[in-house]
Amino acid sequence: MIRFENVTKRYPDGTTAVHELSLEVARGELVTLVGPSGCGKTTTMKMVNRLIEPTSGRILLDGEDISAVDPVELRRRIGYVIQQVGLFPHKTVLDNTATVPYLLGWSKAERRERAAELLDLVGLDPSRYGDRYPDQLSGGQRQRVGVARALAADPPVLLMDEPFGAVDPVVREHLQNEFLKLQSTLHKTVLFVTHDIEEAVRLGDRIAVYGEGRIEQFDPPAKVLGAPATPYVADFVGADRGLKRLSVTPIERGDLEEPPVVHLDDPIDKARARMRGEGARWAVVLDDADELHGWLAAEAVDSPAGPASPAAKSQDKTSPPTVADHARRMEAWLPLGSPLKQAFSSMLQHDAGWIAVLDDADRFVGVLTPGRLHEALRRSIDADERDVRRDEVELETVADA
Ligand SMILES: Nc1ncnc2c1ncn2[C@@H]1O[C@H](COP(=O)(O)OP(=O)(O)OP(=O)(O)O)[C@@H](O)[C@H]1O
Repeated sequence: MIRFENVTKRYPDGTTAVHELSLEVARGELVTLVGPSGCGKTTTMKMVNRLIEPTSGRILLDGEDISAVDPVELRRRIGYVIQQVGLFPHKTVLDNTATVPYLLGWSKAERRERAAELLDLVGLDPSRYGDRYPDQLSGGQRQRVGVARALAADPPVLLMDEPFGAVDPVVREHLQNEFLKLQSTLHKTVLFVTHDIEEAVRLGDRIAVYGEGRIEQFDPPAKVLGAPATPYVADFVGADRGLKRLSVTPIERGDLEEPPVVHLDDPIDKARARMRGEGARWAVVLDDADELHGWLAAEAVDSPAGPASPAAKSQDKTSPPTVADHARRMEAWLPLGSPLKQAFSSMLQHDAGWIAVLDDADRFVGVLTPGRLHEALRRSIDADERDVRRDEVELETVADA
């Protein structure tokens, strides 16, 4: 959708801001450009909407060389959001949002309707905020208006230059999450500039890590964090990149341990035999609907006279004991595909040595333990380095590494 072919930008004073850049952003993809101050990110961005002209090379938008497109017409196809939002101070929020529809000659009613729809989309109630002026908004709200305005004419492409850079970290994370939600329904082709690696990792389908005027690595976040292409990238993403990588590595089926599974109404003898047979210290307990109930510790069932729950004491002595009498509840569970970081955090929060993992239909699939979590991380790094799927990495490789 956006394609840079050997693009160079040299400023009149001799500064080469961008050097022989080749990069392709696919339709519907969100690419983050990340790098230190002055490395050429903004220059790259502004060449796409022709605020800056390249010295050499070509930029294609949907296959068309943009140097042949009238800049004004070009900019209608490209939404632009910048850090200093640039709202008109004397215009209301509604009118600011409707700027492009106004330039496109839409009727007043159409403009107001579209602007209200977009304000709603970015989480601002138009009846409450529509008639305010920009200085009556918080920083985060102004950024939202900036995003709404950029989306007003429904452009296929969005350029975002540090759009959330001027707000505090809590608001920024909130805006990032909202934007990701929006993007998951709008599927715009987005080029997003940031100097913050955390932001680049959180938002990007792929990240282009810039050195001086050139790309050092262009890969999905997990790969940039797990297999930095150069020492420069390793340094830029930071020594804690393993930790950062936890947040972009999903739980897969192959990562899970499969402890014995018993049901609440199973006789305790059967459960005991099952656990002994598999040499397991505990089993996962499911209810009648095969949904997760909790777990059963081997110690609790090892001796028939072992400690029983209050439920067991109160029950009719004639009926044989069941798993339900000894099972403990387990609240720590996550769906498949959740980031490993969430699994780790859930283990800490519940003080649990494992968490249950469920599929889309809430069926139990397996458990993630700290050991398995570490293995998953190691295997995913290895998989990225060798360009194979994670489940193709032999565990021996991990143990030997
Ligand atoms: N008009 C200009 N004339 C000369 N040099 C310029 C001009 N604009 C930018 N530069 C230089 O080009 C280089 C790249 O600038 P650019 O603004 O693209 O970087 P950036 O990565 O976006 O930085 P930041 O994160 O600080 O915004 C810098 O060395 C900058 O000083």
